[in-house]
Amino acid sequence: MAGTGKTFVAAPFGRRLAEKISERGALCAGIDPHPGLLDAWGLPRNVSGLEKFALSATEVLAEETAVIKPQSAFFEVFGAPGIAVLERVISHAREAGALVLLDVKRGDIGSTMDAYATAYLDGHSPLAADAVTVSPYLGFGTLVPSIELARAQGRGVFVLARTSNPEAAQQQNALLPNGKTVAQSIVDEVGTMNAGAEPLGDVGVVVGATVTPGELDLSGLGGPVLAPGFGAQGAGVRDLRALFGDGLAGVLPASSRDLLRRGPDLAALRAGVREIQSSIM
Ligand SMILES: O=C(O)c1cc(=O)[nH]c(=O)n1[C@@H]1O[C@H](COP(=O)(O)O)[C@@H](O)[C@H]1O
Repeated sequence: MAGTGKTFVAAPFGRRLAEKISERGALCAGIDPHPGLLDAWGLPRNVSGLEKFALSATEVLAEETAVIKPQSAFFEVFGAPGIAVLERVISHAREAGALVLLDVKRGDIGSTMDAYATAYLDGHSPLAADAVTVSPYLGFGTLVPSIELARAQGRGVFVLARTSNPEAAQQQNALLPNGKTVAQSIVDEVGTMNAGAEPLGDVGVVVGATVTPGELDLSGLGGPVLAPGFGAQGAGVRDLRALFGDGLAGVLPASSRDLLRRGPDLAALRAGVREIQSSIM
């Protein structure tokens, strides 16, 4: 049961992530069992199709990449049996040596956030991942207890700052009274949480690969950046370099559909992930 018994304390998430990136490269492989991808893989749009798709993709991608990012919604669609598949994806990926970043984008009042943190970041939960995505729009302070729980267990969180979708700019680039954009203020709050952490802090931000270069100053972040939008949403390697610089240190370009469309042949999927991985080196 979640929240009981002894807690295993792993090395800090930021350190584990930095080591995994240097071993396997920076690509984050999204596991998004879209209905269209189930069709393309010749699988039924039901829980057995989900299971075959998600576990086969995990088998290959969790051996090749530093980070696997299952998108919870595509599993939730199938109710409890879908969540059971998600639990298996998480445990298989971790056994294969990948870190699991569960994409759930949670954000709520503090007391409810505690329950989300227990569900996704407490080692006793069957859904515990190495890190989760969280939303700061109920106030950055609501996330602090989850960050503390994550850290106490060697886990991390990625806070949405400037997302990849075209609708995001209106809210996220809005100016605050202090002259910063909302997105920049999130980056700066995260930077404060990471102060002094080496080589990488445990708190990351989400900044879409589709974002216009120069919008954000990431120099004080001290933590990782999840960069979705690479591939299917139109951003390429050049965009990544223009946005994050040549070294791309701590940046995890994330691809789901563009990667997964290379299946169902698992050898082709493996070749595809290696090709993308080498393109971002
Ligand atoms: O947090 C995320 O992962 C995320 C943030 C963001 O700004 N944009 C974004 O696309 N995502 C997720 O990243 C994945 C992108 O999928 P593809 O466009 O197929 O590569 C989806 O699971 C999205 O929910």
